Amino acid sequence: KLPPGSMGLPLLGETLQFFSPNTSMDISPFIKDRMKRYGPVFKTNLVGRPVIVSTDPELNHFVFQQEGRLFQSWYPDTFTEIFGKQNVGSMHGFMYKYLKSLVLKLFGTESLKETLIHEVESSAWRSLHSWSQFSSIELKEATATMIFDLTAKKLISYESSNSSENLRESFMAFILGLISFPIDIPGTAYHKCLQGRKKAMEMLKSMLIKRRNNNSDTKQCGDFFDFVIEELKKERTVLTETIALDLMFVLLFASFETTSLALTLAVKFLHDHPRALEELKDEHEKIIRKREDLSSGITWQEYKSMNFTFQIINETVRLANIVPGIFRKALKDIQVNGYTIPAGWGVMVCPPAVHLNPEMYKDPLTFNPWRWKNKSELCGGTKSFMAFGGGMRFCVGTEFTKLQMAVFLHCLVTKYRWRTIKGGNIVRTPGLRFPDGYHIKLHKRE
Ligand code: HEM
Repeated sequence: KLPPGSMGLPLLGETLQFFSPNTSMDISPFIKDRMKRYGPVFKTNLVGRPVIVSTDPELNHFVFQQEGRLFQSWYPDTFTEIFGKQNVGSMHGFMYKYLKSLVLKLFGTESLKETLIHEVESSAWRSLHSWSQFSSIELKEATATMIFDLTAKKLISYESSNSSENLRESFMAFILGLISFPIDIPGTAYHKCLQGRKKAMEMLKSMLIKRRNNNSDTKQCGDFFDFVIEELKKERTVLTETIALDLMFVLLFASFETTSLALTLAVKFLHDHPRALEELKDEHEKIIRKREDLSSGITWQEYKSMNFTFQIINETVRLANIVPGIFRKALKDIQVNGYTIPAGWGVMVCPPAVHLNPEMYKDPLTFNPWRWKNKSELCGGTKSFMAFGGGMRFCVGTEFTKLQMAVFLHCLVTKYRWRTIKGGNIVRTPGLRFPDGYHIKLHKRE
């Protein structure tokens, strides 16, 4: 017995409804309508695949916990096309663990504590200083560039100012079409997305080849390419050049697009909620007042003490729902709530339906960072909070994102003020976007 629901048109299924734009913070009208009609678990068809959508916290939790046993990470073919067949999201078993450990070497707590915290802080100060010279900046674009430059430097020692080709531009084309309807003909957003990926991959490949040729034993740049080159030299390695390049691409993408959306939204929320901004300023001014050596940067201890900042971050990512669907595949027939999820079917866990459920969050559409006070959720995924996923595949960049947001907010509120010039509207298709940007004027504080 299948869950209730409609499979839509032949081939197309309900893909068009799924991708139709929504200009509110709320759950998409498509999901809302199906929940009302069929309940929390329903079947549909997205881009040619039968999918069970789960808005049920218990089932979501079960799906995450059963990774590798009853369910497996799976993204529709179009995503695989976009992220490469060797992307970390579709890896399993040993290879997956190996790649995850590589990623954590770079973005795990040790690295954050030792180096990244300082690099993130310098990059935030530098960016804020340069933005304050302009009569207005578009914050989404500006933060994306800031984060991209930092990550690209860490991963591949890429500096846009020293390069004839602009890697970020290829990523821009890629992102514009990322969550778009998947028709690959010239002129469509999806086509541009694939072209953007192709170009970026060609650039990454030629950089890697150049480095491998130059890197005859001695020269090390201290970046992720060093790891990769060392690994590729080993006789019995599981890493291949294709896997390494796909991983590089995913990391570059995952790190700057998500965090810049979250940061832009956080700044907008703070602008619209002066009481939250005041409390945030107090927290950070206190940190500075307590600091003995005013010339030193943020310490790990200070970072860990930013409780209200973490409340702001959690509330922002709860409302942002940057990842509107987390995909899995059923490995066998699975019985849940009196229904069968057939083997081979997709399952889409729907975080917005949980994050905006009034039974879980009072007045769910209200920005209320205080609701996170003393909540243990601040560190991981739970039945009511899955902005970074859950279970074994919990986002490996969570700590890095939080660090970047917290450090940036620290620099922003202690030294700067800003006013909105224009924009700030959002649209979901279903990925979050700022269609007309968020333009602000930054001033250095007196
Ligand atoms: C606001 C920022 C971010 C959000 C909301 C976010 C969200 C997520 C979610 C929901 C997943 C789980 C996907 C799944 O279970 O299929 C995930 C996985 C992942 N994230 Fe993030 N992420 C963010 C930032 C980052 C950053 C900064 C990085 C890069 C360092 C990153 C790298 C990854 C990778 C590599 C995976 C795949 C892990 C796996 O399949 O096990 N993310 N992210």
